[in-house]
Amino acid sequence: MTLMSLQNVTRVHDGVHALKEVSLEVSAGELVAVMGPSGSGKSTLLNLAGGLDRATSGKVVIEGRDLAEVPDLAALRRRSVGYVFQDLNLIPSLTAAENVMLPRELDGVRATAARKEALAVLADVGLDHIAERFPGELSGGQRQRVAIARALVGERRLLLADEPTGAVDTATGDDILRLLRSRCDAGAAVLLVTHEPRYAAWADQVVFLRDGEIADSTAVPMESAR
Ligand SMILES: Nc1ncnc2c1ncn2[C@@H]1O[C@H](COP(=O)(O)OP(=O)(O)OP(=O)(O)O)[C@@H](O)[C@H]1O
Repeated sequence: MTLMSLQNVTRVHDGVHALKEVSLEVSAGELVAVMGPSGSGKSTLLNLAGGLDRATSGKVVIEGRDLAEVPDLAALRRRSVGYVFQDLNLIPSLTAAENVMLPRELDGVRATAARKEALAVLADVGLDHIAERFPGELSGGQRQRVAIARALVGERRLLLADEPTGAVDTATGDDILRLLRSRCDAGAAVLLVTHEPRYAAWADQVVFLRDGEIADSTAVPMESAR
């Protein structure tokens, strides 16, 4: 099942073609890595795929809904899309559990139910024992896992990750990739921007962008490094 598709999508910023006629599909169970030099359009692609930005032309469809016909993008994003950014954006004055609960509470879920969901996702990522700690009391890898838990909480199945391994050591980066991979294997779809070829080996498909266009797209054989 296709969770997100870009159909001939172009995005022009102030006369600059950040993305040109790009088509891409990400299905449930699939991890797609997006690579390419600085300025090639990776972040633009991720922002469009998650409804953070609108296409200049072409069509973006998330879970069967054409974004051009969705009046309230924020609500669709909260329900369907999880983001993990390099600078995690965890709120320092909230515990790990409270950080993970927050998007559900913003979506109108009651605190007790949101808390239950948050604890379940934290357990999924192996962090139930640190639920009551604050971000400042966690390691970099634990913080990254909390951010991933927050991106996954609720029903959201499309996960967008922009360099989630950028600020961590190799062992922690591997843990993060293992976690993203296991979420895919459980039915999520992940779009991962990375500069690291070693992480692309965990993907089902690697898309290379150059000057806003897909220069190459390669299916990764199953027997690779994962
Ligand atoms: N809001 C904006 N306004 C003007 N130009 C923009 C904007 N966002 C992106 N661009 C331009 O669009 C092109 C693609 O940028 P984008 O950030 O998507 O590339 P990237 O591959 O993610 O780069 P990096 O690896 O450095 O993060 C660049 O030329 C950039 O300068």
